[in-house]
Amino acid sequence: MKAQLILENGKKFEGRAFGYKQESVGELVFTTGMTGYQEVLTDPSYHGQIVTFTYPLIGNYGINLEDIESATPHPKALIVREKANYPSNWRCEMGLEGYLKHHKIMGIEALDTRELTKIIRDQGTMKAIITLRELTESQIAQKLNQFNNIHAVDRVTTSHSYEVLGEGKHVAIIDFGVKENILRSLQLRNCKITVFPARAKVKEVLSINPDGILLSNGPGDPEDLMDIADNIRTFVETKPVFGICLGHQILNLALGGSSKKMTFGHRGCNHPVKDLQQGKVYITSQNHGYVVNEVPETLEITHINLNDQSVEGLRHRKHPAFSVQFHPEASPGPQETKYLFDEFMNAMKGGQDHA
Ligand SMILES: NC(=O)CC[C@H](N)C(=O)O
Repeated sequence: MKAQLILENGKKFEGRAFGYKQESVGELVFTTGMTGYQEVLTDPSYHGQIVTFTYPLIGNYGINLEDIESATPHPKALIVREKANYPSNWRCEMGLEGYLKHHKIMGIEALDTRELTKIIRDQGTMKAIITLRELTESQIAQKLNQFNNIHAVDRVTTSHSYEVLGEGKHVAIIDFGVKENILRSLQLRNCKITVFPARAKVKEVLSINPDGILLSNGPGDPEDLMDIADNIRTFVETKPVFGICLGHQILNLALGGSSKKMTFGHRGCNHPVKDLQQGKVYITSQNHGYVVNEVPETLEITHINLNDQSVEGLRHRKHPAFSVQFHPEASPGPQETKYLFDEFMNAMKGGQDHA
């Protein structure tokens, strides 16, 4: 079935619909990972976005239920050059198309994802519509106007707190749209975990007397969460804190910094980041459209992106609180920055690394 992709800048692409056939509107982004489509689809940080995969063949190893990052896929739609119809892998449990149908997400294939990516790269991420019918100019304008991704965190955070059993350090996760592999990374280190809704009261979080607090990744603009800045400041003053991606941006905002929207963001598995303390370069997994801009005096920059020099890591000068823009939990992508979970463990043991 023919489908159309309509960009906010007026450009239209024709392709073939697959998955669940329905019209959708979202923020058009691209991701460059050659594998990991399943982790991308189930990462709650993609909530509200239409994801273009630059790698030309997607779906070739199917879907398995072990590698998901949350219970359901989150993008509004996906765009691929070619969808693999005959997945082959010993872990494959279902095909991409069936998975998308089940979760009511539409895909579009057979369009020039290279040209599309160049447009996003030059003009920035923008709103777009995927549709199965001809829309008039006023229908297009109306649909684009109606779409926004405000308060996306409230749509993906847990509605009530829950516990994951463990024998070791007790970590409170503030769930802005947490990826499963953050939980798995802590479980691997024997942690007991309590996951709290994004807007949980400070008193509620501190009532479990956690050894540390992790501010998770999540979708949308970090400024949407300024109303919980007080909570974050209290956490920093009372417990070791580790922020990942959105958690990193919020930590900076809460302490007086600012953030800004990037032109097309960082989404992929090969972003070079320098750890300034170690003088080492790591290849990191990334997925973000906003970035830390000004950094307050109380924070020190610990990591930078070697492609565009943007801020990738921060550390509090006085308290054991630190954060990174990239994904130490990987999934998808390289796992070489998992040492940051060990640093968080060390901070929770009262270590001096981040004190
Ligand atoms: N992965 C994330 O946590 C993304 C953070 C934020 N929503 C951004 O796009 O910059």
